[in-house]
Amino acid sequence: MILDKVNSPEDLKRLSLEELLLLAEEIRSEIIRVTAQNGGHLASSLGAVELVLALHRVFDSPRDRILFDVGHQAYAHKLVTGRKDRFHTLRKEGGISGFTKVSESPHDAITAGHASTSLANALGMVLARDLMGEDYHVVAVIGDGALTGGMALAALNKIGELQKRMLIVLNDNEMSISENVGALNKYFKELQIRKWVQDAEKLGKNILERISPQLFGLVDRAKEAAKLLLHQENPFYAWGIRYVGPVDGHDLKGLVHILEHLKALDGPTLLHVVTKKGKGYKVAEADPIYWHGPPGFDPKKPEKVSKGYTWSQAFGDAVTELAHMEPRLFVLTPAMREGSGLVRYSLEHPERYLDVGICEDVAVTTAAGLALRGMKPIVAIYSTFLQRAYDQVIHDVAIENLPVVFAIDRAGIVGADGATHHGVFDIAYLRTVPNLQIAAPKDALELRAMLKKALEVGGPVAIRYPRDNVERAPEGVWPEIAWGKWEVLKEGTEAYILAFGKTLKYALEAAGDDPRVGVVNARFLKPLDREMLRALSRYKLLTVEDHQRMGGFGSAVLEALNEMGLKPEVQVLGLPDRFFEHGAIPSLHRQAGIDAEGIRKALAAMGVAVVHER
Ligand SMILES: CC(=O)c1sc(CCOP(=O)(O)OP(=O)(O)O)c(C)[n+]1Cc1cnc(C)nc1N
Ligand SMILES: [Mg+2]
Repeated sequence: MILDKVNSPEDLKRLSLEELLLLAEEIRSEIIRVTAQNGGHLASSLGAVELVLALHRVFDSPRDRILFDVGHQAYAHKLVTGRKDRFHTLRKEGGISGFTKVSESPHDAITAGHASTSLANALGMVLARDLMGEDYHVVAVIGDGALTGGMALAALNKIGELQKRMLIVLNDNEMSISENVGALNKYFKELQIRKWVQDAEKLGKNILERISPQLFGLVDRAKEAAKLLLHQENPFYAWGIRYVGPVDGHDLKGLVHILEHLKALDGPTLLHVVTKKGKGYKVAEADPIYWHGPPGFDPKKPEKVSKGYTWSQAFGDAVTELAHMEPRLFVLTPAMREGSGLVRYSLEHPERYLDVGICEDVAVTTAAGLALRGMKPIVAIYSTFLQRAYDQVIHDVAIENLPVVFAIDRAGIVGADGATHHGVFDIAYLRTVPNLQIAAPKDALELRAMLKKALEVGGPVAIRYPRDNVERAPEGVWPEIAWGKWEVLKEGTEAYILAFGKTLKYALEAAGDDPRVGVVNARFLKPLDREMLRALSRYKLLTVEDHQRMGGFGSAVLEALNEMGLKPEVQVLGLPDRFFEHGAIPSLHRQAGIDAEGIRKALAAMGVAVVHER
């Protein structure tokens, strides 16, 4: 195999073009083989194979810095930068990350996972390079989806002004996870089909260049005019960024040729490459949405596998039904239609659905605008991605106590996506926000009850639920819920476990049938059920949550006890003050000590050693 001879990008420079083309196919097979075993971002990485090889052929990583936005399309990059022997550990505990990661390789220019960070990162790098008098290239590869992020567009604005030498490669496959959205996306599509724009531009430039040099000023002005005429709406020119393209992102020879030329240019250049998401694997080309991030599959007979009924689907079913009952309900997603369980809702209520693109800040503040004008918006958003819209939650929603519901999916440890994606900070960053109420349902029925009530209580409400399967709740059933009240699931004589959200099942498992240990579904964090807390304060208390220990549910309980002047023995179980890498959720929970075993250990340390039949 040619891949056997490739241990660094240097080795790519010694290959013939034919060998490079063969290598591309070997890399595709390896990506398919390992993703079939481990799961992962198959379609994105298959679509970027030629682009990655061309970049590493032309540039000199790690001296030159090649950044991959989101970093999920970089499997070929990992394979040619010395990690092919570890590639089979992709996304596994202790294995290599599914995204680029600075601590994993000198070839990984940024640690990524969240979209739209590459351009600002690249800007920082070129500023440092020039200030230190160093000389290397900085190349940022950004997808059309990631380019819908405000960070990326704002960075372009600054890059165009500063005119620093850098290359931006727009990897345009017209897809985010779902179909991409936005005016830029529409424009790129037109650019690709409006061949005449390219021909006219070529013709226009030839004619202009033949005008005699004496008329140099005129030529220059004419060129500017031609540019405006031919590209008047090309935003990159408006941003002061040289635009080249669109070119075929799978034509390895052509890409190498163009990159060699662009390498010599000064100032910022954007190369627009058109790729096919899932390229080279029929099922992934045909359905890049499912094959964006499949769980494992049989590479010989690739079929979609059902992940079972999830919290996301329970949410999607609930809001779809609610929207039939509440005409003012409006659901927004920042580019996560499938992930947030909104496919059915988007089909049944297209007029009250909006995918804003990868811009969580826009999603939240658009919801604020909807609420200000009488609608009842629900922002469906992953915990980790809500981090992108923290100021918007405070400034645009909470201060005016607007009725916006945040349906926070993937709350807690999420598994193979790792540290950039675990949703373990939202309680801490939300509970200090005045007016904002926070709840966590124990099952799909309680989720339905909370969603319905949240639309009635007024003000902003955050409802968080985990990446997990859940038992389906019957359609049409909307149980009542005592808002702000906890629920005793098991009485105890010595200690009570106060569990918030997903950890409730661990608490019930840990308590078993030991009469000394009670279990409370502490489903409301704000408002906290102080009445029940006061009543339980005569027992030993153990709080447990799938969230950072610092600032989480346990902290809220301690603060409330302190304010009430109560001093029971309390243990707080949560994630320790460090990042958790990728791995299986149960294993990471065990490491964090928040699973049934960890709870039993904590109870034993409090003198309540639960007898547990193995
Ligand atoms: C991995 C992950 O979490 C991805 S990959 C992806 C689509 C990126 O589209 P792009 O066109 O940039 O790349 P492509 O897959 O090659 O088409 C999204 C929305 N997400 C979720 C997401 C949401 N919001 C933010 C801030 N970051 C991420 N990563
Ligand atoms: Mg894309």
